[in-house]
Amino acid sequence: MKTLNDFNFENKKALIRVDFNVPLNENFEVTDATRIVSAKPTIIKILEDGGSCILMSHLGRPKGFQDEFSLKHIASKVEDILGVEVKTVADCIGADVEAVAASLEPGQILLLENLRFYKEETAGDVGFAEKLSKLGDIYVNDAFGTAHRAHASTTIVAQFFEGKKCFGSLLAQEIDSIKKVMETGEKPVLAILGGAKVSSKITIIENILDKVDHLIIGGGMAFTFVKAQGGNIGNSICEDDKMPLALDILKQAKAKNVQIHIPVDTIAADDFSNDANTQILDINEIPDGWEGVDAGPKSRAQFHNVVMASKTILWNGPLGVFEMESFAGGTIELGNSIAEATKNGAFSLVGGGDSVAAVKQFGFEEKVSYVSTGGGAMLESLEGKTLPGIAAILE
Ligand SMILES: Nc1ncnc2c1ncn2[C@@H]1O[C@H](COP(=O)(O)OP(=O)(O)O)[C@@H](O)[C@H]1O
Ligand SMILES: O=C(OP(=O)(O)O)[C@H](O)COP(=O)(O)O
Repeated sequence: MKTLNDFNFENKKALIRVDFNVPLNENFEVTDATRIVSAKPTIIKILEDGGSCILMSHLGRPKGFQDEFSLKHIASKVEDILGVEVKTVADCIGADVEAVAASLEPGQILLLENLRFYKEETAGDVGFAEKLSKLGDIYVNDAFGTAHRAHASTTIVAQFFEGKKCFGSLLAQEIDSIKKVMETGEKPVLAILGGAKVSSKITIIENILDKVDHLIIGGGMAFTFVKAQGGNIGNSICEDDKMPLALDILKQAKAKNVQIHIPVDTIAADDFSNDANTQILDINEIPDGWEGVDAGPKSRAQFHNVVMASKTILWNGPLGVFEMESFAGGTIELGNSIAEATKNGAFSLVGGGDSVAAVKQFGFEEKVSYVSTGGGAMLESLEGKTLPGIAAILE
């Protein structure tokens, strides 16, 4: 696995795929710069070696050249974070861009225009990738968030850099964190899966049953397991067609010696709104007209004990409808437990869309070992897939 340390970038132009697909507000201001901050170590290391950086990224899902998706909107933010001037160009390929890239001096940074202004990017077009490859001497992939896409800049371009391609430090760190949980983690290993749907997590559950000692199934997806075992779940969300699968997962877990923890009680609401009436109910005894929207106190205590007894913890998916303040308690308490276990020496990884949002919203970011910068990429990694962006560097 080649990393930045395998190269000296002195007088070299590094063509770096970053994931600067960051959220912008209506004034085109960056509202969460995590992905830019996370790419900084790679860029700084190359500059310190005496190299120059050509940064390429996508932003959103544009249809052709659309100004609202231009990377020029984020250039000043990138400049602030890196503390180095960032040059921009109006395109990502072509003679003009090649000339600007060729004129870069050591220590300079060029940010290319949105790669997805060309449909060839997402199509994984070889000709487009070859044009990109002309811009740099060494290809560095640091875009974990887009590593599950076999696009021109994330995957195809690597074939033009035989022996001159490597992982950036962010991508290397993401790979290492997943490995710590899935392969080398100190036991007991715990995975906590929450969120809305069983169907979106099936492959993950089946993959991690071979890797973990404990599995907490929380959030909305727990109700499919409760109903499948004969519980009354009232109006709680449930995927009836996945009930046989839920029972099969419980059977598989038993055979593999994995302890499954499902909530024993719930905060039930009489309406899906923040000011609904609520009551604490046994998870198996939710009457019609009520739905489980958060983990109950007994479940929280039980989950706390499991978390505190674990040495390696993976968390994906909230334990309740955390977007509503009234139903965020279970997710916050779980975050507190994971923070405490981490302080005591456990390794904790948080990954996947909404759990990362929850961790940031409730201030746990600095209190867990690692927060992934990838949503879909992290989920696919947990499913056991080899991401094309990673495979292309290893080839
Ligand atoms: N008991 C519940 N009932 C309904 N929705 C829930 C419940 N618990 C969690 N959710 C919802 O699950 C969503 C996150 O699910 P999902 O997308 O699967 O998670 P992630 O993005 O972390 O993988 C959140 O919007 C949250 O409100
Ligand atoms: O933000 C991203 O994905 P994510 O929302 O799954 O983390 C990546 O930049 C990939 O973007 P895409 O899903 O448009 O290919």
